[in-house]
Amino acid sequence: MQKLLIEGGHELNGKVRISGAKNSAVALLPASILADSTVTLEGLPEISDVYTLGDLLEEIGGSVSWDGQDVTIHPEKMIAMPLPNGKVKKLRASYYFMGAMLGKFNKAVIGLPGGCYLGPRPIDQHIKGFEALGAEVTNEQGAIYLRAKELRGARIYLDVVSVGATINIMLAAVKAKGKTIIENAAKEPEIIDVATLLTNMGAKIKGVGTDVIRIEGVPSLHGCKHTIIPDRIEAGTYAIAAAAQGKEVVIDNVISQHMESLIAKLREMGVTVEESDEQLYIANRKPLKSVDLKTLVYPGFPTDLQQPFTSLLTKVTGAGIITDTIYSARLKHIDELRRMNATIKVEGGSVIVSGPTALQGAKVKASDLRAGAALIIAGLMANGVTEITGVDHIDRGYEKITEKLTSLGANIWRKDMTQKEITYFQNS
Ligand SMILES: CC(=O)N[C@H]1[C@@H](OP(=O)(O)OP(=O)(O)OC[C@H]2O[C@@H](n3ccc(=O)[nH]c3=O)[C@H](O)[C@@H]2O)O[C@H](CO)[C@@H](O)[C@@H]1O
Ligand SMILES: C=C(OP(=O)(O)O)C(=O)O
Repeated sequence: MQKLLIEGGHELNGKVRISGAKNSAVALLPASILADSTVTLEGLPEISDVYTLGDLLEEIGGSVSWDGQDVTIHPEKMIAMPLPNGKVKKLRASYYFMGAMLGKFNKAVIGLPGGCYLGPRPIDQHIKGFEALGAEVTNEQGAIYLRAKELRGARIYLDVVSVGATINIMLAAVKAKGKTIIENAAKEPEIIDVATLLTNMGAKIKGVGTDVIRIEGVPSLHGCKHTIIPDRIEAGTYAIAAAAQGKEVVIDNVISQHMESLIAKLREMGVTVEESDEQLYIANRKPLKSVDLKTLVYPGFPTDLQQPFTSLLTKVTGAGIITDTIYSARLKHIDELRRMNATIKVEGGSVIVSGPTALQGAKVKASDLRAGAALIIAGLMANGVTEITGVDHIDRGYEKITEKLTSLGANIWRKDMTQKEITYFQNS
């Protein structure tokens, strides 16, 4: 087990290249189950969630070969192998094995997923969708059992706008008999990316990117080659880090239209953000002012950037109010930032950050992926050395984060934890 160490105060400068989108990759890999022949996915991020899903594809009989960021999946020998335990619990996106295996085999047994604890993360809308398509769904000892004689298209209204439910229902519906309509669907770019892959595999899908998705079931899907979109959350994390501790940073391989809510917020604070072909240029030349923000479903401000943004607000003058309307309990970074001297109050479901604060290096714990990103950004700004445990969470979603930040001028490194530190970490 490792920890991250950051000596704060070094200015970030230069160019960083963004990897493929985690939240696309983790759906594209299970989507390959639906094909009858080889699927090649190009530009996947080298993160642990991606490799865990590759292992799960092999557990059900797939052959998976990696060539750096590209993966070739042979789904021909896959079977409806139950996955009630084990690696499915290591990440959230294992829930996509439910939709994909149900769509392919008319049955699946998948353990309830893991992933970041952000407060309760129900999957009732996924299940409502599967049931509407004709599946019988039961929860037996923590695993979801799905069985259908035949899947038939249906009209499904999502009570909550959900990324996972929208993708999962698409996966289950692309081969169902007849027409499926998903109303109140989520519109995230990752959903469009998954629909693009499915369409290239022969699926008939209309309306992705709007809140009504129409799917005409097809009897079979074939293999194809697909290149993933860039990770707007990773790009956003580096943009926030650049605003916090950068002078001039170029963020390469981005689709800036996917990042408009963040770009608008950074500009509102006084950060210079210039958009060009596949790049963002971030410069920090004047004092920044505090802003309020509310997370919303896409194209609103992403909940996944709320925690990193909290760290940025500690450095600006005034009070900024952050309200996460998607995950109101996504607050595990707050106590850790307080350890680093931040002045933060939690009041009536909102987080009030008062600045400016000279952050101090401290020993802190990343309890989830974006809490980890928030602590790294705080560590980059802090006086002295910050030690971050819980690095496994960070490695679920950020490719080569120490190398990328080092190339920008940060002083950040990994160190093996001693047995005493591991015991303390596991018990705290
Ligand atoms: C692997 C992946 O893509 N993870 C992302 C995905 O998670 P995930 O797909 O789990 O998030 P959802 O979009 O489903 O959740 C949005 C909201 O709907 C609620 N809800 C969701 C499903 C359901 O059946 N019932 C229900 O009540 C959730 O509790 C939450 O309040 O979208 C989140 C919101 O953008 C991001 O933070 C995660 O990074
Ligand atoms: C919450 C996240 O991931 P997951 O849904 O995979 O836990 C995230 O990417 O910020």
